[in-house]
Amino acid sequence: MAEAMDEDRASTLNLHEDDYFMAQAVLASKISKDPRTQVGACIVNKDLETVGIGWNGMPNGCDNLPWARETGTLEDKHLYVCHAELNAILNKKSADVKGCTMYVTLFPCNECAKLIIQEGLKEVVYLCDKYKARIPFQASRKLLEEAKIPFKEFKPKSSNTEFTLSLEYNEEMEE
Ligand SMILES: O=c1ccn([C@H]2C[C@H](O)[C@@H](COP(=O)(O)O)O2)c(=O)[nH]1
Repeated sequence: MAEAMDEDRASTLNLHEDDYFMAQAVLASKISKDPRTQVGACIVNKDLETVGIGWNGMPNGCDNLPWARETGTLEDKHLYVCHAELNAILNKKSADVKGCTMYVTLFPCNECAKLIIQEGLKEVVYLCDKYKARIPFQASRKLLEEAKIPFKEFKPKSSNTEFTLSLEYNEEMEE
């Protein structure tokens, strides 16, 4: 039997496609071992097929690195962690991700924006923008604008309560 397409699955679940793909990103975020900020990303091609999924995690085989936030020390997770966007791109099942849309639970940082641009993605849909005041995230906006890659905040379109609940996302602000 032929595998059902993502579009058919979304319709079976009575979900708008945007909701379906953001739900995949949210689900992926839940796999992350980051105790503070779990991020998920889902890459979708023009035929509405998922071609890549990723979450923030330590590099393969590096299971003993710290999850602490100790800026300026070797104990700081930010030195080691692979971002969800990078992992989604590296996990792609297609030859490339040109012309695809990225659904991501956290607005991408500047390093991820550069990747998104260089990989030829066409749009970014994000759920949470809790770091928008930070310089790397402002730089990211500048990069995406300069590259003419539209980004939009996700707004659920389905009236499916289970789905809306599944969108609960860690919005803890920086201390
Ligand atoms: O674009 C991004 C930005 C950040 N992440 C990951 C990297 C870290 O694991 C967390 C952020 O941790 P904080 O403690 O909130 O600083 O998010 C990402 O995957 N993509």
